[in-house]
Amino acid sequence: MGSIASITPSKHFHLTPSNTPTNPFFKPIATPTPNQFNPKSRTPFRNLVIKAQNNPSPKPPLVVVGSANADIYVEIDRLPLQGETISAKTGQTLAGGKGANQAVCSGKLDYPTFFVGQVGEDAHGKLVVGALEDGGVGVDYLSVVSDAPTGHAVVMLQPDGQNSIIIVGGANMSCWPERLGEGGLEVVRNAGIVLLQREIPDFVNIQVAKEAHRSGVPVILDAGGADGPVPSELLNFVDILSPNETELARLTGLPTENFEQISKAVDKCHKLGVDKVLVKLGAKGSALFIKGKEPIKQPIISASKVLDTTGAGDTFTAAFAIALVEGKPERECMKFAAAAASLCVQVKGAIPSMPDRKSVLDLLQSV
Ligand SMILES: Nc1ncnc2c1ncn2[C@@H]1O[C@H](COP(=O)(O)OP(=O)(O)OP(=O)(O)O)[C@@H](O)[C@H]1O
Ligand SMILES: [K+]
Repeated sequence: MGSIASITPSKHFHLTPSNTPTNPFFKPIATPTPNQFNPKSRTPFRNLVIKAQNNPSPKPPLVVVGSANADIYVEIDRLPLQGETISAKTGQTLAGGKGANQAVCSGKLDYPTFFVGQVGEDAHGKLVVGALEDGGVGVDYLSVVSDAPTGHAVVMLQPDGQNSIIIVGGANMSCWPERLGEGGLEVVRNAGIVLLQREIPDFVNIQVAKEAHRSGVPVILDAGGADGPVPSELLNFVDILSPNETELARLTGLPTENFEQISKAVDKCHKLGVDKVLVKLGAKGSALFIKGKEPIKQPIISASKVLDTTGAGDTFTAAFAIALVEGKPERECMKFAAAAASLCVQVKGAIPSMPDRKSVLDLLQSV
């Protein structure tokens, strides 16, 4: 497992005056204390405003609203029996969660990024906030809640390659205000693109997607994170739905073992109201289905060594979103995303494996 300390240092962001952090995202629930963890986060506020004034055409940020987790990895010979205590061979805790992963990927690819989400008032929260900041992500709209722990997962790695995982939803799944605060909605309205996943309550995703849609901001929903059906109220406001094969099968109740089956499952998504479906196919690459058009297929960009595919999906989604908001045609967006994901699978862990922009561009030039 790599170390999160290897991530690039914080960058400053270009904000429009309307989304400067004067409006906290959340109405107080218990005693939220945004950014209390990292004293560094207090000084950049001034820099943010100054940058915004100096830069007449700031890039509209990528905004991720989603989950942030501490992933606690333990390497064990076997699962403990009931009532038994066993020793792990080794253990490591890394920042993760689909939302935080996608935000850090975007930050590392040097695109102005904000993460909107919740952590608890605990050490795991500090770890996650640190990883986001180290990845260059703005955490001005991240909230610290006192009534729930930071979401965490215990990942039990066993010698046969099997992983047994226990997830504590914590602040990802609880303590959200019924109606999001004006500050957070404002940053969504001013975004260039919004990324959602399914590791926070649907009602939060619905509010964000509606707000983005009303402001003409495209929304990508990564289907990962929950097994249940996606509410139609959410699908109605999503521009691109991005499942992997398994998620596509689960969402549609149809098999997705070959391209023909995948196309039929995608047709069902079109009928559910989503015109664009970006399917991630692991080592088989990816395909973008746009209603009424021929699908765009993107094979993988072959990796010299495949060490760990953790985070490949999040890297792919975030990189695709950046290329899209930068105005690249869809085919190029997919190539950029495939290159970023190819670099990701060559390094252990999720966040530590996310590439910087230069590495992606260098790889694209070499293929
Ligand atoms: N072995 C590989 N070599 C190169 N690229 C790969 C490989 N496996 C996956 N990728 C790239 O990563 C992208 C996303 O991978 P995948 O389809 O496994 O996502 P996912 O199932 O959502 O992943 P995750 O486990 O992170 O949720 C693929 O579309 C492909 O471009
Ligand atoms: K990886």
